[in-house]
Amino acid sequence: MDQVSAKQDDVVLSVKDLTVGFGSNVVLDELNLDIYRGEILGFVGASGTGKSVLMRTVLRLLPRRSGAIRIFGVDFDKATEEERLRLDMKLGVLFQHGALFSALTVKENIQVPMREYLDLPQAMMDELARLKIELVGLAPEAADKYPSELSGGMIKRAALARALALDPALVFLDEPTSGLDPIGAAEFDELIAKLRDTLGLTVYMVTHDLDSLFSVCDRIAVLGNKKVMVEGTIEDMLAFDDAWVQSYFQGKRARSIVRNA
Ligand SMILES: Nc1ncnc2c1ncn2[C@@H]1O[C@H](COP(=O)(O)OP(=O)(O)OP(=O)(O)O)[C@@H](O)[C@H]1O
Repeated sequence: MDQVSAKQDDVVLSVKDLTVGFGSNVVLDELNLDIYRGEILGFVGASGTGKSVLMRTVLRLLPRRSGAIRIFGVDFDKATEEERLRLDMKLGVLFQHGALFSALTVKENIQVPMREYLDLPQAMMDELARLKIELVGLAPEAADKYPSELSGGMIKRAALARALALDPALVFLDEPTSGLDPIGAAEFDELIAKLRDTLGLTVYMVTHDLDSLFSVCDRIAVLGNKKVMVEGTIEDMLAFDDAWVQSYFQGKRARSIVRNA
């Protein structure tokens, strides 16, 4: 196999010429993005540029005007109902603010996707939930707690456990460390990196957190002017000639992270 096709085989998510808009507000205009197997991609952009819109469009929660989306090589538009179901099961999502169901315990929250997609006996679902709780570093007692009884960091972990309920291969995280203190955020980043290493996950992380970008992301993509304006390593960002990218990656906060690295 030549190098180009080997690289193509490693593309788990491919977005081609994607246009999404609401009325006269075109949010994404012929945007292109590839995500490769096993990487942690950090997705950044100024507030309101369309990071959530892109994620929600890829997850088919929003309609697009044009463009193609392929996940694990399958074009959603051409997929059969069965293929779509199988693809859905390979995707895990952690929405901003955790978005756990408040009336359900942690264990019940984790079992929601299992009930939706699988037909398993309760004892097996309980065992699977126990394993996921352990995987994300929560104490076993967390299983029977309600979201209101958890700290912000525990909510994020519980939401991550739910995102991992079906053993996905590609996980979408929408600002996973927002609202956490720096130590909690660093621990969460470490957890994501560990899960990538041990489970072979591919991670798409929308974030404003410079620490996450510097410490765990293999590659960064910046959304601007309705497109992916630049993608690459931190070094590529530092060298990119754009006022927003410069002030974001070369600003005072970023410089202190580089200094302390
Ligand atoms: N359902 C919707 N209907 C109409 N407009 C929408 C909808 N969802 C998003 N928008 C618009 O799309 C644009 C991009 O919003 P989006 O939430 O994706 O930004 P973002 O980059 O995720 O911002 P932030 O970093 O603040 O979360 C905004 O102008 C927003 O008003």
